[in-house]
Amino acid sequence: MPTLPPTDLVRVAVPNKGALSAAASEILTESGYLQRTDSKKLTLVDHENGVEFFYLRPRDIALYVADGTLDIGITGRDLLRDSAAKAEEVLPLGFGRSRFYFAGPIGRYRSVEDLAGLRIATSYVGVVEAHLAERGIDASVTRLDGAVETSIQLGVADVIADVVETGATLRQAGLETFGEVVLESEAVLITRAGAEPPEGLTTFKRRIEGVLVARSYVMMDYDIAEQDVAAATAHAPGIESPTISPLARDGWVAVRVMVPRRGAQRLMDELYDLGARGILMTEIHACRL
Ligand SMILES: Nc1ncnc2c1ncn2[C@@H]1O[C@H](COP(=O)(O)OP(=O)(O)OP(=O)(O)O)[C@@H](O)[C@H]1O
Ligand SMILES: O=P(O)(O)OC[C@H]1O[C@H](OP(=O)(O)OP(=O)(O)O)[C@H](O)[C@@H]1O
Ligand SMILES: [Mg+2]
Repeated sequence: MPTLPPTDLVRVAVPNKGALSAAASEILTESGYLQRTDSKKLTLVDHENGVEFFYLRPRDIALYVADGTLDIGITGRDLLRDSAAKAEEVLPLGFGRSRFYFAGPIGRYRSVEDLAGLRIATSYVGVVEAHLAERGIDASVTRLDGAVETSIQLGVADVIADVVETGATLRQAGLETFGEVVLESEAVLITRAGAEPPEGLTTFKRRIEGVLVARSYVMMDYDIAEQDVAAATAHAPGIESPTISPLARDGWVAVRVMVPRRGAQRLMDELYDLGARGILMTEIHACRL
C-alpha cells in the first residue's frame, strides 16, 4: 500500500458507505469531531482536534490500519476477522450489530456437519474457511460480492453464509439459518496489532467512551429525607458515588446519581415508593469518567 507523508494529525479510517457509515459519523460528531456533510467527500481534516478522517470501504479499513498507513479505524468485527489483517479491537462501539450464520432452504440442513461436500456462497470467505477448518469440514467456498441469498435459487450454491440482522432477507429468499451462530459482530475501534498505541489514541478513545456511557446512562436527581438516603442509594449507587447536597428543607437532601438508562423508569417508581420526591431524569450528552 502507498504510504502517506508524515503528519502530526491522527489518521482515522471511517466507513464511507454501507451499514456502518452513518452511525460511525454520528458517534464521531457526538464526540466533538468534525464530520463530512457531503457523502462524496473522501477525506476531511479536523485541525482543531488534530485528526484527519479517511472515508473508506469498511472491508479495506483493517488493511490500512494493519500496515500502519492509518492509525485508527472503525470497522465491523466480522470484516476485521475476515481480512485476517494484523489489526486489533480496542473498543466495541455498540452499533452495527449482526450475527453471521450458515443458511439454506427451509428444513434441509441442521448442523455445520451437514456442510461437508457442499458449495457455500459468501462475501466472507475468510470467516467461513476459518470456521470450517476449525471443525475439520471440507466444503467448497465461493466468494460473491453481495445478494448471496439468490445464489441458491440460481443453482450456484447449496448454502450461503452471511450477515443476518432482522432475518427479513433470508425469509424473502425462502431460507433459514442452521447450526450455531458463527460470529457475533458489531462496529469496533481498531489499531495496528503488536505495535505501540498510536499517538492520540487515548484521547480519541476516551471521547468515544464518553459518548457510549452517555448513551447508556441518564442522570437522576431527587430529593429525599435524610433517614431514607441509605435505602435509596442502595438501589442506585451510581458509577463512582452519589452526590448528596443539603436542601433548605430541614432533614432533607438532594441526591444526584448516574443510572443505567435501561430500567430507569422502574427505578423512579422505586425511589418514589421509598419517599423520594421531585425525581428528575435528564440526558447526558457526553462525559469523562
Ligand atoms: N443488515 C446488515 N447488512 C449488512 N451488514 C450489516 C448489517 N447490519 C450490520 N452490518 C455490519 O456492517 C458491516 C458491513 O458493512 P458493509 O459496508 O459491507 O455494509 P453493507 O450494508 O453490506 O454495504 P454494501 O452492501 O454497500 O457493501 C459488517 O460489519 C456487518 O456485520
Ligand atoms: O437480516 P436482514 O435485516 O435482512 O439483513 C441482512 C442482509 O443485509 C445485508 O445485505 P445488504 O443490504 O448489505 O446487500 P448486499 O447483499 O448487496 O450487501 C446482508 O448481506 C444480508 O443480505
Ligand atoms: Mg452488504
